Amino acid sequence: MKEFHVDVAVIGTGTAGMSAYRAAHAHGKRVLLIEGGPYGTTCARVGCMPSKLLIAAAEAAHMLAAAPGFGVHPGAVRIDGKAVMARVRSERDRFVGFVLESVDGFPEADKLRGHARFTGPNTLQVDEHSLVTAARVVIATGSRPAIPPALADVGPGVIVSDDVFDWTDLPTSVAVVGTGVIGLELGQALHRLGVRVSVFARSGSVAQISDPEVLHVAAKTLAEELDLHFQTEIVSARQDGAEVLLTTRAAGADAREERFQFVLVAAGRTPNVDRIGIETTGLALDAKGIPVFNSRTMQCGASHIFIAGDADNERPLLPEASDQGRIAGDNAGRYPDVRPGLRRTPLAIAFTEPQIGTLGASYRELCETGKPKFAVGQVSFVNQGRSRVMLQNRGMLRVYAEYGTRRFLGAEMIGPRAENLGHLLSWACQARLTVDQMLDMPFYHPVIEEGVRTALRDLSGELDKAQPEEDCEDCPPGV
Ligand SMILES: Cc1cc2nc3c(=O)[nH]c(=O)nc-3n(C[C@H](O)[C@H](O)[C@H](O)COP(=O)(O)OP(=O)(O)OC[C@H]3O[C@@H](n4cnc5c(N)ncnc54)[C@H](O)[C@@H]3O)c2cc1C
Ligand SMILES: NC(=O)c1ccc[n+]([C@@H]2O[C@H](COP(=O)([O-])OP(=O)(O)OC[C@H]3O[C@@H](n4cnc5c(N)ncnc54)[C@H](O)[C@@H]3O)[C@@H](O)[C@H]2O)c1
Repeated sequence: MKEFHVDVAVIGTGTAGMSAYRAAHAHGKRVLLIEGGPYGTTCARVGCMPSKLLIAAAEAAHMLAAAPGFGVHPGAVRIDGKAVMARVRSERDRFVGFVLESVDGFPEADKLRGHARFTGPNTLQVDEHSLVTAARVVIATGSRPAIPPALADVGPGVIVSDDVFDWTDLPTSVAVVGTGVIGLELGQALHRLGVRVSVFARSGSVAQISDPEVLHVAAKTLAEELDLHFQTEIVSARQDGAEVLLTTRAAGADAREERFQFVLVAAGRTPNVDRIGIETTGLALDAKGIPVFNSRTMQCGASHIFIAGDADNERPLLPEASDQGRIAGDNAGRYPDVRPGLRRTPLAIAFTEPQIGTLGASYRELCETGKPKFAVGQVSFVNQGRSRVMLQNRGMLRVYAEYGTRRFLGAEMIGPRAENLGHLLSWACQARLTVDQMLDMPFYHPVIEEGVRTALRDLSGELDKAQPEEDCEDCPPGV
């Protein structure tokens, strides 16, 4: 066994781990960065980047399909699945290459390959070859796809999102399990690329939406294009030759069997904290087995252990992994002088079409008891000028503000260019603007942002009305 004695050990060389390494290193500490899988990060290898590349190809196909609506007829469209996947993979490899260059830039002595697990609060065993003693530790182990029992160990036809980016050609048919962000982004992209796709959801949820009005519009809008089955459970799956025989049952209906080339499981992700000997650290764990941590300092309890990225399950998104990693690494470097770091206004975008955006406080959070009452303003994109011009007039935006202070609190939407509207509104939220200050800002014409103005005017009108006196949990807020 090799032995290492370091100031800071970082477990995981993903986005959070690399960020933590740099921040701890900046304190002049001896930092060891441990990686049990391939270098390159989940985001670049099998996450954000390849999924957006696949979606970009689907958008190209969709533009051709939508062209006749403008009187433009492109003729017969041929989708070359091999070429689609070749571009996805080669551009993905380019992005991964940039990450690998960064990792190459770290000194060899600071890197260790192998699966790390705690053997005590300050000690880690890495595979069967190394023992690490660390004064401080950052857990940045990421997450992995969760597989429901009915879909475990079925055969090669049951896959997860990682596997999609190994394809060299598009399949003929895919059943997607889950209407979270991954299921909807990949399911819609594959559908637009000519794959027969059915999407199954055990509940009625759509991506990260919590506002019931936006959820209703989102479910209806996406179901107009996709073969979407809400309230449907997966009964069983069986590999049958080159296909999977999938049995599903919709609420109140009989079981139904269908064959697909692949069943893509997109049923959430499990933080990688269950196979790292966390029980030997003495840390307090929550109901999901994740160490209890402070989301401003990323410190687990009052200990010398910090956590960042998907591993902590707080906001499993790339920008958050980067921020949390930096805060965790900085505090591991400066421990015990731990300081709160910058956490930004929450912002999440699903790259469906229409896009889904949520920012600031969610409707669900605002409805939690003990929070102040809030008013709601809204706009439908159906008759919004620029959206109609572009034939993208689908969706709804709902905006929230606090009675009295008139401070803007957050928004949920499905609609055109939600990635841009989401940034605009989250910046206003972080700047703690009031609805009136937002309405004083410039709005050009004709732009989708005019839809935001309509929603804000509606919100302003709601704020002018008296705050409801009764505190009825069943009453919709803002009414
Ligand atoms: C299909 C898909 C699409 C996505 N799209 C987006 C998007 O558009 N926008 C967005 O913001 N986010 C997106 N995400 C989420 C984003 O990719 C993640 O939030 C982010 O990559 C998490 O970074 P991380 O550093 O926490 O984890 P990772 O990058 O997964 O790094 C964790 C590392 O730890 C290693 N590791 C684990 N356990 C051990 C151990 N015991 N010992 C040693 N090493 C270990 C792993 O091998 C891995 O390299 C997407 C995710 C997926 C799956
Ligand atoms: N654009 C983006 O920013 C982006 C894109 C992809 C992924 N991500 C990140 O990755 C995370 C994981 O994505 P995801 O879509 O896998 O998870 P998710 O939590 O968003 O959605 C999981 C879905 O699976 C369903 N589900 C859960 N358990 C199930 C079961 N036993 N049987 C059937 N269905 C079940 C849920 O009802 C839900 O529809 C996201 O939360 C997000 O943070 C972000």
